[in-house]
Formats: sequence, structure tokens, C-alpha cells
Amino acid sequence: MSDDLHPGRATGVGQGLHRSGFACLVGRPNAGKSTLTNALVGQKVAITSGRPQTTRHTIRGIVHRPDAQLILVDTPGLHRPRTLLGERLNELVRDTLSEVDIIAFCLPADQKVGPGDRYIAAQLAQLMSGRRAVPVVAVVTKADLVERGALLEHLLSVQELAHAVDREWADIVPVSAQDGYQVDELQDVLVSHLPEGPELYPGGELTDEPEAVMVAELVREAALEGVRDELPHSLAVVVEEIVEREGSGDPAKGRPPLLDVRVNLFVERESQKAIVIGRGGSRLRAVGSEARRGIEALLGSRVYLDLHVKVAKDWQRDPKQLRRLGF
Ligand SMILES: Nc1nc2c(ncn2[C@@H]2O[C@H](COP(=O)(O)OP(=O)(O)OP(=O)(O)O)[C@@H](O)[C@H]2O)c(=O)[nH]1
Repeated sequence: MSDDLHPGRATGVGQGLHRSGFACLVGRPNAGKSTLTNALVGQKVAITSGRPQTTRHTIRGIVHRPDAQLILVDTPGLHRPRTLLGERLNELVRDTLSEVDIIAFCLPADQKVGPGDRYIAAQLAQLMSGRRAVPVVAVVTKADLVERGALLEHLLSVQELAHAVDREWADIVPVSAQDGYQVDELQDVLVSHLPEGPELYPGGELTDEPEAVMVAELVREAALEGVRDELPHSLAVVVEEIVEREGSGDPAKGRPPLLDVRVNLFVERESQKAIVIGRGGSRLRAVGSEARRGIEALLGSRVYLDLHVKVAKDWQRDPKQLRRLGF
């Protein structure tokens, strides 16, 4: 492939620079996103569980290398909305996409650029400009299925797709997840668009403690009850610790120990904090007892639940913050 398709590549390899961040693969159904994710991640990933990390970001894999950590997150497929639900879903997709550092738009080499691709390109065009513009790399997948001439033609029509929405792809990379053609190249290209930063998942591992995840989910549900419209996606729940209070249980008498469960709720604004806490703390107390019942049932133990509400400004926009918040 001619190198002018890969302008401005700089992975920082050998420069002692470490990059980290989030990437998202989009594309119409069957474009080869899952297969490519697996090929990119290869054997280098260690995910202890396939459980979604949150309802909004499912981590599909981590590319863990000495010079970079690339976290691949999933979104529901971008598609043309036919229903209101579809529109809402697409809003959610756009929210997620606006938080990543780089988007890879997958277009299969064996299929002509079609209306579905044009729809996605138009959606991406919005994200590619504005306050926090996200670069988009066009990835021509399944390159093994077509001859070189046809591939070149396809690359041109993919480039044209960007021009039609008045944008440029940050790169165009043909790959084959099947035979490994250019998969490492693509990895380098994606990494080159990440900001400088430390490992977000030390050792490339997702520590997945199912109990903590479920406890967080129970608190989140209780906290959103009745105020979902006011706190759409602005609430993040982090379980700080679950510890047994010393000397609290008595196995001889069949008395279970008391667990101290400390949980932080993060919102974006003071006004949201006020909503969560309620007048004189009344709402937070109700949230606490509701969640505590669920947690006691879940853990089979008595629970002392300690909830703290904190303001973390614009946490949704900042991937590093998201990581800190357990996303
Ligand atoms: N020949 C060839 N086939 C591929 C390649 N990548 C994916 N496929 C095939 O294309 C089909 C779709 O691949 P997926 O990875 O499931 O596509 P997807 O985009 O994740 O699909 P959705 O989950 O529907 O969005 C599967 O049958 C794959 O085996 C490739 O590089 N070469």
C-alpha cells in the first residue's frame, strides 16, 4: 500500500513515550468488526470475564504493548433509525463515540460502499469536527476477498465517502483479519492517534470483581429511581471497598459478619448532587436503604452501606476519569 495513505504516523516506538486511550470499531452489520477486534487484540489480552463493564461501555479487548495501551470499546451498532428508540440508541452511540480517542470505521472490501455506510459517514462527520473532534480511521476489512485492483478502487471510493461529507479520514488502512494482512499496521495507526498517557489497565488486565460490579449496579439503580430524566447518563457509581467489620460475626451462633460497604456516587454538577441527596438528605437515605436490602440479599450478609455523593466535572468526556470511575 502506498505510504501516502498513512500520513503523520508516529507511534513513539523507541522514544520512551507511552500512549493510552480508547478506540471504537464501528461499521454496518457483518463488516468484520468482531473478527478484527480479536485479531487486533490477539493473544496479548487478558480479560477475566466477558461481563460488560457498564451498561454503556463494554470493553472488548485491550491491546497491551510496551509503548501503548489501546482499549477497544464496543457500542451498539450505528444504524439508520426507524423508530424513536432507534434515535435514542443512536444518541447513546454518539455519546459513547464522542468519548473515545479514535474511531475505526470498518468497510468490507468485498461490498460496494452503500447507503448504510453513507449514513454512518454522515454521523461520524459530526464527531470529526467541533469541540472535541475525534479522528476516524477508515479500515477496509476482508482485503483477502478481493484482487489488488479491486481493492485499490475500493480504497478510492472509501476516500470519496469522506469527501462527500466534507471530511478527511485520519488514515485509510486495508486489512484482513483472516490472514493477518496489515493487522499490526492498523494497530500502529490506531496507537498513533492516542494521547500520551500511562497504562490504564496495569498489566493489560481487566480486574473484574463481579460482586463489586453488582453492588455498584444496585446502588446506581436505586439512585436513578424516579430521577432518570434528570440524571440521564451523569451518574457513575464506584465501590471503594467491601470489608468485614472486625469481630462482627459469630460463626458459632450462625451470625453472619457485618460488611462495611463504602460507595462513591459521582455526578457532574452541584445541581445533580442536590437531586441525589434530596432535602435534608432524605432521598439519599431512601436510596441507601433500598440499595442495602439488595446488597444484603446479594452478599448474604448484614451490610452497613456508606454512600458519598461527589461532583466530578465532565467525567463523561474524559477517558482517564472514566477509568478512575471504573468504566
Ligand atoms: N474472508 C474474510 N472474512 C472475514 C474477515 N473478517 C471477518 N470475516 C467474516 O465476515 C463475517 C462477519 O464478521 P464479524 O466480525 O462477525 O462482523 P461484525 O461487523 O462484528 O458483525 P456484526 O456483529 O453483525 O456487527 C464473518 O463470517 C467473518 O468470518 C476477513 O478478514 N476475511
